[in-house]
Amino acid sequence: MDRTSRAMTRTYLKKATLTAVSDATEVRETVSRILQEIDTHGDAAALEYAAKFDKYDGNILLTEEEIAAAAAKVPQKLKDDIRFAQDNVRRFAEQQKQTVSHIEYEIVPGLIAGQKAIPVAASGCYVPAGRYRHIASAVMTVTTAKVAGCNHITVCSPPQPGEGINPAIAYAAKVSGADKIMAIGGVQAVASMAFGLLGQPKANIIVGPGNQFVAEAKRSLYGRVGIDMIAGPTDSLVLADKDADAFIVATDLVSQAEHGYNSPVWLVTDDGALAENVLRLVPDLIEALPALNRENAAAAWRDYAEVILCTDREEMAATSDEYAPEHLTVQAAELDWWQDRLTCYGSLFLGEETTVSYGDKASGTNHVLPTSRAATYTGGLSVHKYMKIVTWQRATREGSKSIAQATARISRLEGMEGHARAADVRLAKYFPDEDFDLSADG
Ligand SMILES: NC(=O)C1=CN([C@@H]2O[C@H](COP(=O)(O)OP(=O)(O)OC[C@H]3O[C@@H](n4cnc5c(N)ncnc54)[C@H](O)[C@@H]3O)[C@@H](O)[C@H]2O)C=CC1
Ligand SMILES: O=C(O)[C@@H](O)CS(=O)(=O)O
Ligand SMILES: [Zn+2]
Repeated sequence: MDRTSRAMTRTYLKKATLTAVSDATEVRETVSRILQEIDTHGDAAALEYAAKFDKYDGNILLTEEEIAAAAAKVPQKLKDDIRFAQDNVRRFAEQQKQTVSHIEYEIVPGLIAGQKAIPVAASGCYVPAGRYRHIASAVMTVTTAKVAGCNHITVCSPPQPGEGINPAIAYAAKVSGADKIMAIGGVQAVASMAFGLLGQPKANIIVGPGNQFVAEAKRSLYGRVGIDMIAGPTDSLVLADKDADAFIVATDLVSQAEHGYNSPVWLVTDDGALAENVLRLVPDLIEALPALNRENAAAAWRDYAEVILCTDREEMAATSDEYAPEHLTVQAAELDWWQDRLTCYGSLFLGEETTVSYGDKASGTNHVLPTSRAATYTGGLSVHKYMKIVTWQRATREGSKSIAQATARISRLEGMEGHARAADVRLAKYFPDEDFDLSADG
C-alpha cells in the first residue's frame, strides 16, 4: 500500500494545547546569554551560575574521598541493582560495538580504501537531577562511553542545595567508569564540559539527557563540540488495539507523564471503547501518585497529552511515524507487523510484557533517546555516537593511474587547476613515457 497517498481521518478525543516548541524562544534567549557569559568569563561565571541555578556553592570536582563517602551511603541492595542494570547496558553496548567493523576494500586494482572506527577521546556526560535523581542516566551515558573506548569521561550532575551530588548518582558514575565527577547542573554544566572549565579536560562530545535548558545548551554548542542528539523532555506514544488492557495502557501513559509538566504522552488507537476507558482511568492513576509526581503528570496530561482515534492500524502507524516519539509502545495484535512497519522512534517496546520503564532503568537498551521529533533523523545513544567512522586509502603507482586521470579531468572541468596538478605530477613522475589527455574535454 502507498503510505503517503492515504488521507488521514483520525479524530482527536483529547488534543494538546501546548507542544515542545511552545516555550522555545524564551529558553533559547536565556541559554544564549548564559553561554556567552561563561565563554567570556570562564570558571568565575560558571560558579556564579551554579550558585544561582543549582543553589550550591560547595566543592564541584569530587575528590576520591568524596566519591568513596558517597558510595558508602548507598544501600547494598541498590548497589546490586545498579550493577545489574550496568551489566545489562554494558553487554548490549558490547554487542552494538561489534556491528562497527574495520573494513579494507580494493576499489580499483592497486587502490585500497578502508574504514576505521576511532573512539572520541574525551566525553562529557550530563546526568539530570533536577526533579528526580536520574541514577540510570549515569549508567546509560558512562557505560556506553567506556565500551566505545573513550580515554576520559567526565560526569556532571546537579547537586542538591547544601548536600552536593546525589550519592547513588556518584556511585553509578564511578562503577560505570567515570574519571571525573562534577557537582554542577544545567547550562553551566554543559558549558563547563564544552569549554574545559573547573578542572576538567575539554570534552569532544557532550552526551546525555536533560531539561529544555540542557538540551538547548547542547544544541547551540554543537559544532564547537559534538553532541549525541537532542535528548530533552521525554515524550512517549502508545499504540493499542481493542485487545489491549486499558489499565496497563493508562498506567504506562501516566508512568512517563510524571517526568515533568512538559512531557507529552500520546495514545493512538483504532478502538473507541479502549480510548474512553483510558481517558476515564488516567485521572485516578495520576491522583494516586506522590505529590511531585502528581503535579508533573497532571500538568503534562492536561496540557500536552493526546488521545487519537484512527480508522485502522495503517493509519495508527502513519500517525506514530509522524509524531516520531522518543518511546514507542505497541500493545496490539501481530507484533511482527508493527515491528516491520514502524519507522520513527527512539526505542520500541513490543507487547504488554515489556514497558518503557524497563528500558529506562535496567533492561540494557539505552534510555538516552531523541525527543521533539528528532527520531525522524536519529536513533538514541549507543557506542556509535562516541565513535568517529573515518576512512583511509593507499595506492600502488599502477593503482594511481586510472584515478589520477579521472581526477585531473574532473578537477579541470570544475575549474580547480591546483587539484588537477596534484594528479598531473604523479602521472608525469610514475609514467614518464606515456601521454595522457588530461584536458577538461579530454
Ligand atoms: N530524552 C531522554 O533520553 C531523557 C530525558 N530526560 C529528561 O530530562 C529532564 C530532567 O530535567 P530536570 O529534572 O529539570 O533536571 P536537569 O538536571 O536536566 O536540570 C536541572 C538544572 O536546570 C537548571 N535550571 C533550572 N531552571 C532554570 C532556569 N530557569 N534557567 C536556567 N537554568 C535552569 C539548573 O541549573 C538545574 O541544575 C526531564 O525533562 C526528563 O524528561 C530524562 C532522562 C532521559
Ligand atoms: O526520558 C527518558 O528516556 C526516560 O524516560 C529515562 S528515565 O525514566 O529518566 O530513566
Ligand atoms: Zn521514563
